[in-house]
Amino acid sequence: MRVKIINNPSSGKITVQKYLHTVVGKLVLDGVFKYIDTFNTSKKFDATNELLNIKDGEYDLILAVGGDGTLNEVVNGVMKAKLNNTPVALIPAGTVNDFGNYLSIPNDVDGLCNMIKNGKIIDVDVGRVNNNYFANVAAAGFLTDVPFKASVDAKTTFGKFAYYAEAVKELQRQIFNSISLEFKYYDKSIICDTYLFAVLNTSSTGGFRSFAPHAKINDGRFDVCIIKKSDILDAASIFLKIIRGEHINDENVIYFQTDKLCVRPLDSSQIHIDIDGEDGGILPVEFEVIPKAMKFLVPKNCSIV
Ligand SMILES: Nc1ncnc2c1ncn2[C@@H]1O[C@H](COP(=O)(O)OP(=O)(O)OP(=O)(O)O)[C@@H](O)[C@H]1O
Repeated sequence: MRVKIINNPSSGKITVQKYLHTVVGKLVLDGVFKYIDTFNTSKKFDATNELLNIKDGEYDLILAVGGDGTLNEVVNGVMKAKLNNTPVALIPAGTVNDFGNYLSIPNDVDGLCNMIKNGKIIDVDVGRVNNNYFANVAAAGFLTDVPFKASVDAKTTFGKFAYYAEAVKELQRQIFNSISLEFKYYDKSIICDTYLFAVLNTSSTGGFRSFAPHAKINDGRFDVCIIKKSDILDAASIFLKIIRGEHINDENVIYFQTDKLCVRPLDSSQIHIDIDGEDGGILPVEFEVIPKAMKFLVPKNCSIV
């Protein structure tokens, strides 16, 4: 197997960086990896730009080592360089790893080696947002900017606690903030004051594994979850229900599936959108699902697909 490794040495878990060479070494000794080309990222967009230099079929596997942000850059590289037939595998080394959690990707040496040797390749949907792509989620509103506000150094040193610290800092500033938005898809239009909304390709975001309990990565649809403005007690109860995936039946939550969506603010507010944990610019945005756009390597026993 010819493998291109894209490694973000700054991503959340330094421990994964320490055992990366063990995983690769085992796969070389077992004769699985015959040719390895490693690229260590040093800044934003490095992973995407590196993939723009390769051709579909030049490698048998692209191995991304990092968090959701690194995977996002790899997905953008795959889509922009049209590497749609080259499977991608992920070693989840980030702070939260929503995508890896959703697909039950292991994070131990034996589990990862086994996945790379005996795993199955599945076709997965990719989300397009304006001219960029995402693997997992795009979101805006209450606390959705925490992942990209926490510094890389804080995440590397404190892991998830860097997010908690940032969330506590932001909570006071954002607590009563809502945004007036229009959501349009096909002939439908929803106008509402919104605490937050998320457009998901998988069920998991922000460490909440059932945020979009009906989402499937290969169903050709996004799951859209809008949390409407409500009084503070109702809002608190919704955030508690999110932990169990029970929020979608709440009267202040709108949940639907679609393959296309436009979201625009109803006033001149500059609303940032978070895409796979990174800053994705400001609204308005157009979303579209690209069904089964790329190939992904998952463990043989992955029950999601
Ligand atoms: N060498 C580097 N030093 C600093 N930042 C980097 C480096 N290489 C890549 N980056 C940037 O680091 C950011 C965060 O990476 P990533 O999302 O993989 O880790 P994480 O934020 O810890 O994980 P998660 O998103 O799962 O919480 C990305 O925006 C990426 O572009």
